[in-house]
Amino acid sequence: MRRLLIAGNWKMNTNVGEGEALAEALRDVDTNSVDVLVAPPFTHIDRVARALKGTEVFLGAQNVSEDTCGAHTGEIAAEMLADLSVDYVIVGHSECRGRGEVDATVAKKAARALDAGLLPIICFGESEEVYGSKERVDFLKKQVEASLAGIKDLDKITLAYEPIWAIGTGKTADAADADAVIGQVRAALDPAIQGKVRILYGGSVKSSNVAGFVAKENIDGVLVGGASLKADEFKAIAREASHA
Ligand SMILES: O=C[C@H](O)COP(=O)(O)O
Repeated sequence: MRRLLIAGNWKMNTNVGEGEALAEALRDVDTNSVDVLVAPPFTHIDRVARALKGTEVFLGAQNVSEDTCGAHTGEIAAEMLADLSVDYVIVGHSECRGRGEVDATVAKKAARALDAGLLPIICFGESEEVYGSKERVDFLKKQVEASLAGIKDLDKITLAYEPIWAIGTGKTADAADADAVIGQVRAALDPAIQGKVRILYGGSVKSSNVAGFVAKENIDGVLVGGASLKADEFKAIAREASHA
């Protein structure tokens, strides 16, 4: 049985003080039966780590360089994140892919993260146009396959299915449909890791709909954007998930 992961992606929101206050307010989030993760902006990571010290809440970053330390202006290396006690790193988010990140870069970033001892969360998902087409499942399988190319420790990967049209729109995927498509993606993974890899759902998740997703056989948690910025709502998501 895969343990649920409830991940909050703060995206480019909050100033440092607000992020620290949000982390403080999450100290009593229920981590008994689910894993909980917050991914603040890079600039907040150290302060958020201090605010969460002594809790079981995992710390994440929202991106990482495909390179190791060196002359790469503006980039953040996986080793730097590990030095800040970061546990997970999100890669291949559609908001990064939308700025030109391709599958091969996503795979390199995930490999760098693993080399530094971080656990990558690799996002995949389709546009509304692809969603409505016959190519949907093939598109998703190919995207995942290419985003995992060359990665050795596949059992340490988490995947996150985020239909682009459901992100920040209030339009969630149908839970049964998300479960079915995630099941098909799972079935296409290396049989040695199929049963181990966690696959999350992301896209307009809130406390009132999370249970419907995590109750499904193939959905091992959620990647939450907007609703992770309100401590009470994020704690309610973790609570609802743990009772689902
Ligand atoms: O990383 C999180 C996802 O993009 C979902 O964002 P959202 O919950 O605001 O729709």
